[in-house]
Amino acid sequence: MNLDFQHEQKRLNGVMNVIADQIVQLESETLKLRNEVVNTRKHFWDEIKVNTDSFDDFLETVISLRQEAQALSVGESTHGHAAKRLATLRRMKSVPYFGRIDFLEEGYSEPEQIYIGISSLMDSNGEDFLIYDWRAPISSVYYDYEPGPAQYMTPGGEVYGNLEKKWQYVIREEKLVSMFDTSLTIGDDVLQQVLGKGTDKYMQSIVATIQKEQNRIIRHDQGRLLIVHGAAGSGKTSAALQRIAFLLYKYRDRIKADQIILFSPNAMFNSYVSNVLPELGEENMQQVTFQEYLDHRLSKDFQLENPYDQLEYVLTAANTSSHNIRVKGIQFKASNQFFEAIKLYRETLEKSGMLFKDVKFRGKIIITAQQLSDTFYGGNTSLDFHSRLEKLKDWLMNQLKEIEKIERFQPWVEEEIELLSNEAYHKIHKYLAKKNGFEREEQGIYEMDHKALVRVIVGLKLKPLRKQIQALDFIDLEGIYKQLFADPLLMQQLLKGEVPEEWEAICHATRQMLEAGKLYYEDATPFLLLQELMQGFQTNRSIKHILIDEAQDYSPFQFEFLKRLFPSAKMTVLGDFNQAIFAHASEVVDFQVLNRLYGEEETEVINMTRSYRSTKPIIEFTRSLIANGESIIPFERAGELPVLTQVKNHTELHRYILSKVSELQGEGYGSIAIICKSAEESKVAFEALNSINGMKLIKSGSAEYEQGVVVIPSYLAKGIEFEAVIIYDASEHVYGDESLRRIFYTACTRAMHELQLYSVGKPNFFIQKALQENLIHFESNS
Ligand SMILES: Nc1ncnc2c1ncn2[C@@H]1O[C@H](COP(=O)(O)OP(=O)(O)OP(=O)(O)O)[C@@H](O)[C@H]1O
Repeated sequence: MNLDFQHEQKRLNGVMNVIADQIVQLESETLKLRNEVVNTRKHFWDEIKVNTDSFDDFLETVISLRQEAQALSVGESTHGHAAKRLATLRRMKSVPYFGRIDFLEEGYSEPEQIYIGISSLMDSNGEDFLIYDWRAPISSVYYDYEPGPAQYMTPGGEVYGNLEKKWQYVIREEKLVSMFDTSLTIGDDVLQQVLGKGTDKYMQSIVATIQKEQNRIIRHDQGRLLIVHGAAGSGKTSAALQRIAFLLYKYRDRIKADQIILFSPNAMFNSYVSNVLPELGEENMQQVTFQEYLDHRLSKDFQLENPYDQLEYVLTAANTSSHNIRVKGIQFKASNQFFEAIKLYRETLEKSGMLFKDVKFRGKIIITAQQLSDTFYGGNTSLDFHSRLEKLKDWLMNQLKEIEKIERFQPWVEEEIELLSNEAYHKIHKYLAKKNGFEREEQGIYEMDHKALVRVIVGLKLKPLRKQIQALDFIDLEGIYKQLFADPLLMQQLLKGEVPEEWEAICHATRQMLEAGKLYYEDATPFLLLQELMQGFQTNRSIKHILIDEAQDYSPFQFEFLKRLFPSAKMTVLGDFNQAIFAHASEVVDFQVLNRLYGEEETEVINMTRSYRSTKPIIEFTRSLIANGESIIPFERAGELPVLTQVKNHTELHRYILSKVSELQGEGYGSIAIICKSAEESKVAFEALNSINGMKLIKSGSAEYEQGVVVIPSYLAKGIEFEAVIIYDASEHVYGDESLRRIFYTACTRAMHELQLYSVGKPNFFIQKALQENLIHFESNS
């Protein structure tokens, strides 16, 4: 053991002692604070004398109530902070820090030793930092520089100096296992070790080994939009999560975790990434899928198709004419052109085409759709669209007043009064007494006037209708959207002929769905846009950051929509268009369209070409599957060549896979995925392989990322990874179309250490290049 090592172990022991002391101290403090809060909650009312005899008494009651509530909230928050710190210290106990830099700041003669960990730690006198938080300004030097001149940004300006040395530590359970002087060692040993390990049920934080280009993403702080385009496995999701932790640290006084939203591909991915922030001592951000948002907005009006059903259809119904029409429809409806068309369509409605619903009260039509339309188009046409709608609303409200007067004399009112429950009667009595100026204790002597009672009854009955009118719910949105597909010429006119050849057939299919009360997934966002253009945008200004992972799966249309929905938010968009698996994907040729979203000055693009997930041979193989794959740089991690086994039939295929799974299990792999193209194929595979113990079938509703052996459709495997991957059937028969290249690539790039492909008959043509260049080992048994 060399001197340095001993010295470092000694220092580590010292730090451990400080942490242990602080834990003991905080434990008793949090307990005390907790008891205080419990006590205040228990005796909340003891301190308050409720007296409302006079106005002054009432005021005094309110003030003491407020004071007590404030004291409780301060107590709760202090306890919350202490408990959070305690949890972080307990986490730091096993690995207090992972790196060190010796930084000589300009103007100083001695370098300062900066130890870096998941959170800062002061010495027992509270004077010196024993550990710096990885998000502190100075810590960026650790991630950004090799020894030599270095600088970092502080709120007070740039600090210049020289990075003299840089160390990495591997500490396990309070013991220093190894340390590397990275100015001397070549390659990143710690990263090698981390990447060589197995997966866990949850994604791990990467703070100890953040790479320079990832650090740029994490600390990026300019402009409204950050676009990250990164190869499969380049750490986009990891960078996004550490970025959230960074934002919560840097803006801790301004941004709370619930003001950040991560849009993720599916529920299983949510569970997979849910541990990273808590591991770093931060609360989790909000996580949603775009589908959840659409469901929330539209499911009461329509039966909404989910994106995976759309995809499953596209993948399994190929080579039929309706399939081709559907795909063309999906691509067109996801385009910017269609976004513009919807806006133009809304403008044409100023002259004609608005449709309204009959306004009904107690099942009877009281104002017809035609009357509404006549009033809308008969009014002042120089007003803008929204003012005209507002006017129509006012007109409708006035009509309602007249109708209300007439309704008061209808027999249903007396019937309703007779059927009033005692409770409802008393409520109305109380309400009217108060309205007529009777104090609480005098209310008993108030005699209710029958006419007033009638008024209340009719008013209450009309209340829901008034609410609907206020919300402009008398516009027939479904009808207006359907009308867009009624005459194929309308779109031709709107877009001056730039519509797909199949437009007429697309119109027909869309109308059929709408008539059945269903909405294709590709129609959901356009429908919402039209709705918002008429009824006003429902925006959410409290959200400060949105991060969109797997962004290649979003259409330009959806980005526009999200921008409008969160007007105060900055956006981080992370994706890889080589993994764009949705049918609209041909529209997202790259992220160029996004540059227009906020304008170039507000946009920064970062490219990540180094890939960390898989071994070098796996990356060399997967990159050969796509155009321009040479730009992807593998991280130097050794492993076996991927293997392609050609078999004669499915019986043989299953025999081979069964034996491979048991071989892989024997080698100690804890997460093995058998990846199929579709859910349909997954079901067949799962049934055929059911002798594998504990094997699980992953479906679109699955909420947990499973360890062990899983059978999973390609599109659900996106964003996640497995130690070993088996491609169920990579044959020409299954992946015989160019449009499936990206889905095949996505499936293969899920493998960390081992990749096995099987093919019933001839392998697909994506693999040809790899076979020619010996990037895959080929075995034929047919
Ligand atoms: N700097 C790093 N240190 C340690 N591990 C890393 C680092 N960067 C990435 N990884 C690991 O590489 C794997 C891939 O990372 P991640 O899932 O974030 O990539 P991605 O770009 O989102 O991938 P994909 O687009 O294929 O879903 C993960 O296991 C992650 O922990």
